[in-house]
Amino acid sequence: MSEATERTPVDVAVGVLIERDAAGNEGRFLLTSRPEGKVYAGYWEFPGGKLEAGESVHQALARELHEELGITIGESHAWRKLVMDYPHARVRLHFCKVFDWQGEFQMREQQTMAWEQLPVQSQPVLPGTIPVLEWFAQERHHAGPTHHG
Ligand SMILES: Nc1nc2c([nH]c(=O)n2[C@@H]2O[C@H](COP(=O)(O)OP(=O)(O)OP(=O)(O)O)[C@@H](O)[C@H]2O)c(=O)[nH]1
Repeated sequence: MSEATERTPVDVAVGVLIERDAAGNEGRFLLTSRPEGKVYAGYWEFPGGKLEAGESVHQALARELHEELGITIGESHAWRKLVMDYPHARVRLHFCKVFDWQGEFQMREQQTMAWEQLPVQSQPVLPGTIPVLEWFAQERHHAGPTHHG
């Protein structure tokens, strides 16, 4: 692979599913563990995956969440973007908040899911997930650690 190809970031749509109370206050958020056989297997992250050719971020997110979790999402709200350099890849993560979804959660890739609050109890957390927990800490005026380990 040429250096240019290696350094071109791969776009990844990431869903931050958040529960809201009747007043619209944001509460718990969903983390899933990466399945066996993938890089960083067992690490906790927000569900999502790479955009396929011609897809928008929302389309990729809707497809991935359906494939991985069996749910159908309504609107997604673009939140933040982050480029991460891993030994195996350079990725541009498009984090989207999602408040509306339908269907029962099914772990179609033998992952595990957890509804979390700060500080996150599940561990280890994927490096690309830690900044998101810091954004949550700012929004929610949370002091202290955001996760363990
Ligand atoms: N889904 C997800 N991926 C993340 C997050 N943070 C982060 O750095 N990543 C990285 O983004 C990339 C997403 O790829 P993936 O392997 O989950 O996507 P995919 O299902 O399309 O992959 P595939 O090629 O195995 O089918 C991985 O390199 C992963 O390490 C996150 O919070 N969620």
